[in-house]
Amino acid sequence: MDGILFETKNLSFNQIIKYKDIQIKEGKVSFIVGKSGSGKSTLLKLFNGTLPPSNGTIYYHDRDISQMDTITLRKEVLLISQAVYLFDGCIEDNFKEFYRYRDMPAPSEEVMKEFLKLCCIPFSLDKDCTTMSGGEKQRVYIAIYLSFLPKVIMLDEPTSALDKENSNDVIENLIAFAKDKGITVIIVSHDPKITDKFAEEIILIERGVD
Ligand SMILES: Nc1ncnc2c1ncn2[C@@H]1O[C@H](COP(=O)(O)OP(=O)(O)OP(=O)(O)O)[C@@H](O)[C@H]1O
Repeated sequence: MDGILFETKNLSFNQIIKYKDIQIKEGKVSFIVGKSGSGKSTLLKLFNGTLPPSNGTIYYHDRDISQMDTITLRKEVLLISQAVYLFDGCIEDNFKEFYRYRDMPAPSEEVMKEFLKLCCIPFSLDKDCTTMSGGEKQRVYIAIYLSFLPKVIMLDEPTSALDKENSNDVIENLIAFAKDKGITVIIVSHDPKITDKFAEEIILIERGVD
């Protein structure tokens, strides 16, 4: 369907969560909201094939994702989970390591710095990541993922470890960048202020009933 990136039909997971049919519009900023345990994080994992649905179908650009190569899907649809993982070493080491894992040449120092700035990271590339705060690590992680220039970026509670000022700035920069590059953004957020300010679409997930 035109302009629709993801569409779900009769989707359920593990017999626990039954989703109403959902549509995610291409190029838009969609926020996923709902009570704790309603299945928001699970939905993101279903979208990039990290978890398989127990029933129903997910279409990505009209293609049933169960018929797609999962690695290709995950390269296009990046999930930045709540659990931030960084390697021991400095920021530059981390960029290089993440790119090595994907068999991609590391970006130039200039490009790395550009993404650090976008994510409000006030450090040089040789800053050791092991001693950073949770919020700083999260921003470095987002910067690296964003630099992969995916088609879709999904963020699970991106502001959980950030203070208010940082959350706002990082999300604002990230959305401006995504808009410029035509990247679709899907964000799970518990923060009504961030949601009200930045959402173009709001998708409410409710515990389904039989
Ligand atoms: N891999 C899994 N296997 C089985 N059950 C799972 C799995 N992942 C999540 N669940 C269950 O699915 C339900 C929804 O979890 P999920 O993390 O998607 O909720 P959420 O809406 O993101 O919650 P929160 O807002 O608290 O982060 C929970 O009951 C959870 O225990």
